[in-house]
Amino acid sequence: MENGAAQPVIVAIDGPSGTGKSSTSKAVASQLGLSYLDTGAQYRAITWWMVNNGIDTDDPSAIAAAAGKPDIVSGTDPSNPTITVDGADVAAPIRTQEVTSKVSAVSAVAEVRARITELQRSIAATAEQGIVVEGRDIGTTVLPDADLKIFLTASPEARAARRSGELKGADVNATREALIKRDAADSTRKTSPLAKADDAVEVDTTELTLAQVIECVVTLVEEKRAAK
Ligand SMILES: Nc1ncnc2c1ncn2[C@@H]1O[C@H](COP(=O)(O)OP(=O)(O)OP(=O)(O)O)[C@@H](O)[C@H]1O
Ligand SMILES: Nc1ccn([C@H]2C[C@H](O)[C@@H](COP(=O)(O)O)O2)c(=O)n1
Repeated sequence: MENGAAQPVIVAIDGPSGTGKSSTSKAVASQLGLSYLDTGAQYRAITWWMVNNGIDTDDPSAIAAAAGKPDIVSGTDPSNPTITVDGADVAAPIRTQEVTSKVSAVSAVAEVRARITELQRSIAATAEQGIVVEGRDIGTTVLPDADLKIFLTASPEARAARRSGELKGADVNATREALIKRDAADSTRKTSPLAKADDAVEVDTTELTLAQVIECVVTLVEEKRAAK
């Protein structure tokens, strides 16, 4: 860099459920002074709106017709990420079991993806210092020109154990089956499925602590920044 000012850096972090995308992305963004966007929260928010407005989430044409209606706003401070729908804070209700069980069907609808993808691109384009964006299709579809693409993986057993630790008392086998089912739906949909971009760095987190994963990604971002 000739004038010494840091160039904005765009980081895409994708992977299946429970691989550590949110925890890693938030920590990396905080450490490096970047914005942070949880795109899963946006798909959960539109799903929550569909459920709350009586839209049949098994009817793709009803979902498509309503996709433009809710106003979804994401706050991108990694120390306080926020999500609102039509001005209401939905951070808690988007994490219910009902929304989790319906989000794959809603997010498979092309009109929903087009709407949310446009929102994601405009947020990334206005992040002055750069941004860490996490999801399922960020490196492949949303931000194919990202400076760095990471694809996190972990065994289903490790992911289920992590999730069961969060949901106190949850059955590990049931959690594992639910994760596998959601990943299968997200990976096999027609529009923009969960996939590793050809130029993504794959990090298997099964045997790594969260701190090790964060350190690994911070190092990769710093290398990219130095080369810009
Ligand atoms: N390497 C790791 N070792 C142990 N626990 C981890 C690791 N990475 C993340 N975790 C824990 O696993 C749980 C799931 O992590 P996180 O929510 O970041 O995953 P995710 O990929 O964003 O999941 P989802 O896509 O379902 O939102 C959290 O409780 C987190 O603290
Ligand atoms: N870029 C994205 C992000 C998320 N989704 C869908 C698929 C997930 O099952 C769901 C919830 O995501 P999570 O909160 O578990 O990260 O949202 C997607 O299709 N594309």
